[in-house]
Amino acid sequence: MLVVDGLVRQFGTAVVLAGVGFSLGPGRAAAVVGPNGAGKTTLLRCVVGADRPDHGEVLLDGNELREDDPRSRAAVASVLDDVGFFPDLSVGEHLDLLARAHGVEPDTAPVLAELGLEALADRTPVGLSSGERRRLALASCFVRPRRLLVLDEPEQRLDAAGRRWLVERLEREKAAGCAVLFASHDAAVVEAVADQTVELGA
Ligand SMILES: Nc1ncnc2c1ncn2[C@@H]1O[C@H](COP(=O)(O)OP(=O)(O)OP(=O)(O)O)[C@@H](O)[C@H]1O
Repeated sequence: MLVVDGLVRQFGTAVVLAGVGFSLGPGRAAAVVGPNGAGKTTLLRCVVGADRPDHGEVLLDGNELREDDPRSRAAVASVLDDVGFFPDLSVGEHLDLLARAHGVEPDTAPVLAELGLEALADRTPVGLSSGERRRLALASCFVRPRRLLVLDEPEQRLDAAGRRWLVERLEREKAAGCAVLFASHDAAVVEAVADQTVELGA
């Protein structure tokens, strides 16, 4: 379903991705691993179309995956860099908006509950802790249709219970047929979730 072939990305003379390739099928998870600065975020940004590689291609079901292609945006749910929120929309309203924008009737209560955001549903982002904002960003992925989930260090800022939830949730995503591509520094999460690894900077 997802095919990444020969991705090259360089900044000036620094070659960050030197011909990265892999494929990922539905219901499978790939972990992108490697030390700080190895190119994990760069790879994920190229995969979702937020950055353009200098060479190589990213195909989703045989079509180029592009951020400006509605088919790509309908299929790919991602949390990469710090997510921007609307300052005057509550947590619940953010999730409602996301669902509606992707053409589904909002059913946000279960997602709010599983992320421990129920009591915060009426709060605006400025009143959230960094971990709560992270939970809201992740929740945004689970109220909309998706076939490919792309997450950059999803365990970041989650507490121990949050990390256990993350593993269980990603397992459920796989069981539902969603492909999961994630970068992580957490060996336990990688071990529990990933069927394959993409090693960078080795
Ligand atoms: N827009 C840019 N301009 C110049 N250099 C960049 C740019 N984006 C990333 N880099 C460089 O590319 C390299 C890879 O960065 P990237 O963020 O992909 O690493 P990473 O593996 O995600 O690191 P970390 O584990 O610290 O999150 C780094 O040396 C970074 O400084």
